[in-house]
Amino acid sequence: MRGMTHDEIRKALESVIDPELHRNIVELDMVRSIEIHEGGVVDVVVSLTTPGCPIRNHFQTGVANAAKTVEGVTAVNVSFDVLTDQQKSALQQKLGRGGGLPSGALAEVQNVICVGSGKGGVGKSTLTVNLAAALASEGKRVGVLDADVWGYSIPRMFGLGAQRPDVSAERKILPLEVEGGIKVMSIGFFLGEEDSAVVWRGPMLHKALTQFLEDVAWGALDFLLIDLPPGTGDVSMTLAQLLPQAKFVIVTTPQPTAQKVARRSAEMANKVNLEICGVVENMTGFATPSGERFAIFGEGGGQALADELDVPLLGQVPLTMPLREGADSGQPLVFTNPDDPASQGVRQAARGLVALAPIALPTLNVAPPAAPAQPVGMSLPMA
Ligand SMILES: Nc1ncnc2c1ncn2[C@@H]1O[C@H](COP(=O)(O)OP(=O)(O)OP(=O)(O)O)[C@@H](O)[C@H]1O
Repeated sequence: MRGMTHDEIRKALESVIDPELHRNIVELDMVRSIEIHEGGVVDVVVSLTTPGCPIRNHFQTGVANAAKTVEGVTAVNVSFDVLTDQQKSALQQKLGRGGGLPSGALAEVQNVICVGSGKGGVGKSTLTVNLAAALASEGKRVGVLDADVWGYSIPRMFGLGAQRPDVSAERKILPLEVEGGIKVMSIGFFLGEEDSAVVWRGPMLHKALTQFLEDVAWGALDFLLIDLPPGTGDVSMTLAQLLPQAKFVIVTTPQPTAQKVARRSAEMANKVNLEICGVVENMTGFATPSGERFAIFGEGGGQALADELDVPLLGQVPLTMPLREGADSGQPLVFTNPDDPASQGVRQAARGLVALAPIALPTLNVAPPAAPAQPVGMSLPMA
């Protein structure tokens, strides 16, 4: 078999056009790397302009097809990262005034972290809220999107009652803000009663999630945490499509059976190409106020899952009464008592996330072009 060259592949990739910027990805310096392996397998890394770039599928197919036109290429693996601030400024310059990088609502969101679990009730929402509080306490700008459309509890856990988000002059939905400047958005804000039963059909779910990502004025955030519904369903698939750069954190409890269930959500994350960045073990024994611990759910499940997935165990959070009370009263424990054993576990996990944050944290300084206001056209179900 004849050996192809990097230049040939690069040349072939000139046929892949960025539909938003109307230029090819080679010209735009979006081809980060090309690696050629034995047997004609080629790995291409494409740099996207934003972590929330909605056109990843376009590039995935386009790059694979273009590279395959080169003689000798047998298979193409396409993966993605995000342009650095510097590269983005260079690109902005290249495009000239008004050239316009995408100004989507997530254009200034640095890290998107989905928090998932194999089954309900393992404390995913409680941890999401407290992780947000811990990150905010570290000086990070944080947003929380409650994508648990069937069992949303984030508004209650942040003490947000019947408020409804306002809409800005630019027709963007303004997230509600809580302590630490945390921006919060939940389907619950639009449904009234917490237990309103909504039958979510595929297209409606897709539309609602897209709106949460595109029509909400998230602004500049270091972290957007997304509370997923338990299990492996439509929401995760849709989000994976919309957010190719999102990372996945899996919450599990310590017993071996829970680990088996949690593994399923890891498999789902793999299937949709979301990178799993760590495991958090919740309910790691019961901690008494005096610090005594009882391993009521067994031990070791979090570590075993992390080992199996080859990712770090970011933190272990014990069962404590104050954590549950804080969730019920709408005051995240990490804010009210950062030294509680549960808060300490969450804070450790948050520090792990900061250490793993794939993207440098200073604010992107890309001046958004004066885009025409997009009508919000609320398709979210109203109470
Ligand atoms: N470490 C903990 N210590 C004490 N209580 C906890 C702990 N983790 C969670 N809880 C409590 O367990 C209950 C379930 O937690 P939570 O609602 O966060 O789970 P979940 O996984 O998000 O569930 P679902 O996916 O069904 O919404 C809540 O009452 C919460 O306060």
